Amino acid sequence: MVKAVVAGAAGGIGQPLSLLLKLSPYVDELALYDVVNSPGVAADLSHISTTGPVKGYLAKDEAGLKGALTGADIVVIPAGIPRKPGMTRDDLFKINAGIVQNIIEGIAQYAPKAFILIISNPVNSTVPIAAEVLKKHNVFDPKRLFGVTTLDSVRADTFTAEVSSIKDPKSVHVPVVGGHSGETIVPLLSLTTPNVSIQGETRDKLVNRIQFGGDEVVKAKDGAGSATLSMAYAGFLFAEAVLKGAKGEAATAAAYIHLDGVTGGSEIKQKVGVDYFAVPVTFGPEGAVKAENILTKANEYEQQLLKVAIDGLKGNISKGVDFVANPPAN
Ligand SMILES: NC(=O)c1ccc[n+]([C@@H]2O[C@H](COP(=O)([O-])OP(=O)(O)OC[C@H]3O[C@@H](n4cnc5c(N)ncnc54)[C@H](O)[C@@H]3O)[C@@H](O)[C@H]2O)c1
Ligand SMILES: O=C(O)C[C@H](O)C(=O)O
Repeated sequence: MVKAVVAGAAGGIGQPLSLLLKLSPYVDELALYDVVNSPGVAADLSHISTTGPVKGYLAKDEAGLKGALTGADIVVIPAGIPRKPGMTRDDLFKINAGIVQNIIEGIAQYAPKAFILIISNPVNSTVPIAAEVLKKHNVFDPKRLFGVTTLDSVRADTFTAEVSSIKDPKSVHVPVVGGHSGETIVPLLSLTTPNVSIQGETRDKLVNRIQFGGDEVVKAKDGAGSATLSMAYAGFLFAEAVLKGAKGEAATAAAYIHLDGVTGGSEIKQKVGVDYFAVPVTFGPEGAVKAENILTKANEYEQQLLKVAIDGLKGNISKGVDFVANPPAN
């Protein structure tokens, strides 16, 4: 029996993501947690004729976070505020850092063995925050904590198919590594399957579109938030990959992970010099069983992109670590 929790379930991502999880054969029970409207979303989804109960929990209620998390096998976290035009993901840190910290405190207490999937931005910093909180409670397992970067992979596949006039974007796979914001997102177009040849200005424009795809949606939504539906799809793909691995089925996806403690991670860390990096991960019953070092296969152009990404990530990671070590005065 797999119990999945969505924290931030009443939001723009939370609702469609909860719907997709309700439809998944890999989920037997769904708990929806939010500060508002989660019982309403749960009541709505509970009428769908797929197996498994759905229950809503509000932060202010007695059962609250504890009720939602107890017995959880996987917790997906899209709680927090989204960007408006003109904002960077880092501008969300002030509010979202505390939200993620609070939910992770709950996971450390009530579901320390759960797989944790963090969607809340800035992912480059919220994942280190989560790790530091879990470390404080002596329950940190790098194999079970993931920053969800799947939307970057989904965009890379879609935009690359478009540029290459390939009809079915699902038949294209572009490895995307690094982090989840602007230049920390590094698509390795030279390692695309099937092989594509995209050069010069077309390549530069494609890389830029993948790196700043989020801005495209923020701009188009014009103040009404950022990507929600494509993110729900991407988050669902990632959650199913983790759950397939947990069942012993073959599953891989890119994820932003702490490189220590995952097989292959230390080799990657030696190259990038930072603790966290998104790389292709193979999942198994314990979570991330292997991190694939594809960075050495990147071409010269991509090695330059990697350098820029690493520089950006350093500050994002230390900002998250510092937040937990030296909490801001209220
Ligand atoms: N990783 C990615 O690729 C990716 C993609 C898109 C969006 N995001 C991020 O996901 C987050 C959510 O985006 P959204 O569009 O769904 O926002 P939203 O405002 O529509 O939904 C957020 C939900 O979180 C809830 N929430 C706020 N504080 C909470 C708390 N303390 N506990 C539980 N729930 C709480 C809100 O009530 C709301 O229902 C944002 O930070 C956004 O930047 C990440
Ligand atoms: O762009 C954003 O702020 C949301 C998300 O990180 C995205 O990539 O769409």
